[in-house]
Amino acid sequence: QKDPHYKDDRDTMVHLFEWKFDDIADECERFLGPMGYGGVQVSPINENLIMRNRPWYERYQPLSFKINTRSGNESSFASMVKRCNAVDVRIYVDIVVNHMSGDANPAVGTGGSTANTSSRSYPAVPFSFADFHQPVCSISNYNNATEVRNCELSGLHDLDQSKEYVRSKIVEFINRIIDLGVAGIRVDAAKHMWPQDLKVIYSRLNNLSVAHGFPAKSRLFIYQEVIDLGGEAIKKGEYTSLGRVIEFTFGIVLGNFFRGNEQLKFLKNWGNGWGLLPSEDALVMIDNHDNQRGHGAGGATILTYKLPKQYKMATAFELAHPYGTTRVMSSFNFTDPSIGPPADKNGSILSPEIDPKTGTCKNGWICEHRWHQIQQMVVFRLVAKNDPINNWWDNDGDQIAFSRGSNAFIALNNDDEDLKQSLVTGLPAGKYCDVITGQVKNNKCTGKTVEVGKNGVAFVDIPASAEDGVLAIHIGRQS
Ligand SMILES: O=C(/C=C/c1ccc(O)c(O)c1)N[C@@H](Cc1ccc(O)cc1)C(=O)NCCCOc1c(-c2ccc(O)c(O)c2)oc2cc(O)cc(O)c2c1=O
Ligand SMILES: [Ca+2]
Repeated sequence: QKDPHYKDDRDTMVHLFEWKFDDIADECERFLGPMGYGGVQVSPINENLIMRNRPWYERYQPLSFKINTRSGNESSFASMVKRCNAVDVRIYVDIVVNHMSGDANPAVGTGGSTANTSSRSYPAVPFSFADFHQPVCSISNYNNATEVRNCELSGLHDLDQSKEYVRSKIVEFINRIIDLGVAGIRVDAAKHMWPQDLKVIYSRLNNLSVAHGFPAKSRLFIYQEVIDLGGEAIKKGEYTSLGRVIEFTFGIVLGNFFRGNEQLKFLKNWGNGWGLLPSEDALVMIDNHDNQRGHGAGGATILTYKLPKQYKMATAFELAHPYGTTRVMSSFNFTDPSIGPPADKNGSILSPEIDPKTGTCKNGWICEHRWHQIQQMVVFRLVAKNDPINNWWDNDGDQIAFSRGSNAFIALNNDDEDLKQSLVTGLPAGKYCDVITGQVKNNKCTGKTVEVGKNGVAFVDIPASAEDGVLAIHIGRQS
């Protein structure tokens, strides 16, 4: 179902890509909890094939359903879920059940399991030849829906989810993590599985765990990876009755806008329409672990941490706009698109080190979720709640502004002209601190102060040369 189960005044999940469970638990307690994040998406937790040079995509080549990867084992996973739930931060698990690994000899897993991949034998599950689609074929024509579901994606051995035994192993795995307190799942490569098989699998899942604080009869939050940019047989709409779908068009189009290829004024009617799914069916992002590397869906226009000003502006717009449920990416630094996470010479993933001055990460981790401008917009979103957009203004070009109900107001300047305007903010009269250039500290603004008059009007000043082309004010968290 489509509700992330965030605690009352929280919103937005962060994808702590490749983080270890112990480090995620620490981050929940020291940052995500206090700052209002709703949850964390973790990388695949089930045992994966060890590949030479440890590319990031080895975690998308399962060898078993044992919870044992470079992020940790079942006990550290269980401990992380407990610690994060205890500070009201939910956990969402990236599950890979369309396929097992590709051919590898030898095939050894992160938990020490082995497999005979060419004979489709995965004894640690166990899976054998009969559990995979026959006859073996490769996906080459994305216009053939049957081929996309029943053949091998990039040589990865394709499980047959129409088989009762395969369904039972998948259901068993997901029910185990539900009972450990997980709030939801990302269904990897959902496009490559039949909706009717997924429907049966989802229907057999337990309710969320009351022991971990979920209301009785709560159902798992499900969001499915269906890469549909048009032009293929399979449509994202085939999966929206089962749960949310990750809306790839969102990040592609906004990337194009904030690279300056389209005028921001056209975003006045952003949302339903634009080839986007209905808002309540969509999970949105600016970039993800795959397309930030340039060759994934929408490659060229996708914005990443490598273009900080544009990335922060696009993320500010994502978080300020009511469309969809939002996810923020948290990356590690890379040049080679296949390289894996920062690790020591034994291949153990490094724990992120937090810079005490800036609060962001060093030693190879980017931690976009800790960047001041992004973190403050996460708070903006939860203050805005479900209030509608009003007081839209634009300069008929690349300067826009709008409010969310009477709680929050944002202005963006992607123009090469300064934005200097008296604008209707919709906020009650008073002094507000711009949360982009600074924040409220001991009742003072460390950045810009914005004076809102009796009529809700304020003078907004965003120079074209500003480090951040955004000004954002709101009435603050009310809890
Ligand atoms: O680039 C990659 C990995 C990409 C990838 C990994 C996880 C994802 O969730 C994802 O969306 C993409 N993998 C590299 C290297 C590679 C890996 C495994 C392999 O057997 C062969 C090559 C690559 O060049 N892959 C081929 C192009 C990307 O094609 C992949 C897609 C994919 C891409 C676009 C689509 O429209 C689509 O429907 C599926 O999904 C995966 C899902 C997986 O669970 C594991 C995969 O290997 C892949 C995957 O290779
Ligand atoms: Ca398949």
